[in-house]
Amino acid sequence: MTMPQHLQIQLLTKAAFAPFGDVIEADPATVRLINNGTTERFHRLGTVETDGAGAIISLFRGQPRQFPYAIDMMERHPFGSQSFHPLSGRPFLVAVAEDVGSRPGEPKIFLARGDQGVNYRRNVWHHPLMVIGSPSDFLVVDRDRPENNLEELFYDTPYLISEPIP
Ligand SMILES: NC(=O)N[C@@H](O)C(=O)O
Ligand code: NI
Repeated sequence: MTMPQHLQIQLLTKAAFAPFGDVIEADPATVRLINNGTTERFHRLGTVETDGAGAIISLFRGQPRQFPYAIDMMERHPFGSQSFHPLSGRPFLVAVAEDVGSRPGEPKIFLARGDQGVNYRRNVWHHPLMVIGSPSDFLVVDRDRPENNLEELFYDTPYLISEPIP
C-alpha cells in the first residue's frame, strides 16, 4: 500500500501557470485606457476555446473543502477551455497536471489570490473547483454542450494537501 504524498502549495504566477493556461489578473502590461479615460481595460488576459460550440457564462457557488484534502482524481475538457474568476474576493486552490501518456501526472497546487482567476486551456488536467474557508462564488466561462466534454481519471494513490494559510 503506497502512502499518500503531501504536496506543496505555490503562489499562482503567470509564468508558473503558463503550461496550463492563463492567469486572469489586472496586469499593468495589458492595460488600455478606454471610455474617455474613465476605464482601464486589461486586454486579452485569456482566450476561450470551444471547438466550434458556443461559449457560456455560469456562476459556480463552491462549498469549502475539508483539509487535509485528498486529491484522488483529475479531469479535463477535451473540446474547450474553462475559466474560473472569484467573485467573493477570497483565495482558492488550483490543481493542474501535465499529461503523461493520457493520464494526469503529479498535481501542481497553486494558491490563487482573491483577485486572480485561471483559464484552463483546452484538454488540461485539473481538479474540480477547490474553495477554502467559506462558500465562494465564481464566474465561469466554458464551452456549451457539456456532453462528452469531460474526461475523469482517478489516481492509484491520492495526494494530500493541507489547508493553506492565505
Ligand atoms: N463540472 C463542472 O462544470 N465543473 C468542473 O469542470 C470544474 O472544473 O470545476
Ligand atoms: Ni473542469
